[in-house]
Amino acid sequence: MSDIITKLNHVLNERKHADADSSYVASLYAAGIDKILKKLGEEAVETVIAGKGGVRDEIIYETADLWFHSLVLLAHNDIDPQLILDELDRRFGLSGLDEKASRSKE
Ligand SMILES: N=c1c2ncn([C@@H]3O[C@H](COP(=O)(O)OP(=O)(O)OP(=O)(O)O)[C@@H](O)[C@H]3O)c2ncn1[C@@H]1O[C@H](COP(=O)(O)O)[C@@H](O)[C@H]1O
Repeated sequence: MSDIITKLNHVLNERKHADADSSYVASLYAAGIDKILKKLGEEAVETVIAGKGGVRDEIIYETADLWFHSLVLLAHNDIDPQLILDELDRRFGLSGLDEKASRSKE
């Protein structure tokens, strides 16, 4: 797993024991799942707007916010980000069109 994802995931798990007044992540956990999902939705929308705008730095910045809040959601659910990388690895080389076609035969 990438070094920064590993380090960040470690901090996100540590923040489960932190004071909400001194940590943004702890404040999200304290506010609960609906707040985490609200932030994730906002960041998704901001990423879409940045994508539409086409400004490279804004796309990078907003995607970082989106990935960060996705990692918060995973940590909140005790899901190791490695499992997402494993899922992408499992899909690697399988065309999305072929995967979709195989689903319609089920
Ligand atoms: N990578 C991040 C990171 N990316 C984005 N953010 C925060 O995510 C929030 C994004 O919300 P918005 O863009 O909507 O900004 P906002 O208007 O301030 O947010 P709201 O008031 O609407 O909640 C901002 O408060 C950002 O500072 C992050 N906060 C923390 N981290 C990492 O998480 C670690 C732990 O953070 P703390 O728990 O705060 O110590 C940090 O050391 C960083 O490594």
